[in-house]
Amino acid sequence: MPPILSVQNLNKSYSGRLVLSVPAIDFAPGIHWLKGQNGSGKTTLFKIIAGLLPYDGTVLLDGQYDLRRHPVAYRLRVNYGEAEPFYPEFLTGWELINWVASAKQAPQSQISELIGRFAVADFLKTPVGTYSSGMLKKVSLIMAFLGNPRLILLDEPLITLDQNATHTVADLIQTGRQQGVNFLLSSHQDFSLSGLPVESVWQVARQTLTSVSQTV
Ligand SMILES: Nc1ncnc2c1ncn2[C@@H]1O[C@H](COP(=O)(O)OP(=O)(O)OP(=O)(O)O)[C@@H](O)[C@H]1O
Repeated sequence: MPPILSVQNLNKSYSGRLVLSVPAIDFAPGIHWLKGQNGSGKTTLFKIIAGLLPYDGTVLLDGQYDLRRHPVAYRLRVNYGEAEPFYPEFLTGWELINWVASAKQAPQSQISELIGRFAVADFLKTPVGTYSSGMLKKVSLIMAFLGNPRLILLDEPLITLDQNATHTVADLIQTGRQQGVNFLLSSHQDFSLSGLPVESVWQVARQTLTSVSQTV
């Protein structure tokens, strides 16, 4: 099966210090779990794949959308949920969600469904500066599922979430996978215990990414 994402000759430095070097990696369709110690480079890798950080190398989606050469088509198909989301405090959750929905060409019905699934309607009209970390995380996860993505990157998707929201995330990942969406997940928690059909596990360490196992 052709890879959903190919990363080649990827190098990333901050202020001249190399933090990531990935010669060539193909992610098969499916759910992939990235592990790694604090500071190993998981978030940096996610931000590069999400199109949020400059990098050297090639990032190719579905064998045809090159992040550098097709920036709009690529970004329409790749969504990202940050580990610790941070937004301008004066915006409301409602404004944020609608802005991302418009960029991702998401229908109103999808917005309503996700707002219902995460039970956030009561606070969406207030500025995000008043939100708790779990409330912020729910809004960020709603935005990560909007549109019709081929690949969703979720950095620590379960931190700060209550039990209902944790189940909602697992369910959305499972349903998304059944509909052909692919996932890269980073978590310090053990995803193999979550019941999600994890295709492969990867380790981010010593400035690179290596496969730990195929099909856990
Ligand atoms: N904006 C930045 N400027 C300079 N160095 C950075 C920057 N962002 C990250 N780094 C460094 O890059 C390395 C990788 O950081 P990154 O945030 O990608 O790690 P991580 O695996 O996501 O860590 P954690 O599990 O703690 O979230 C660390 O050494 C970090 O100090």
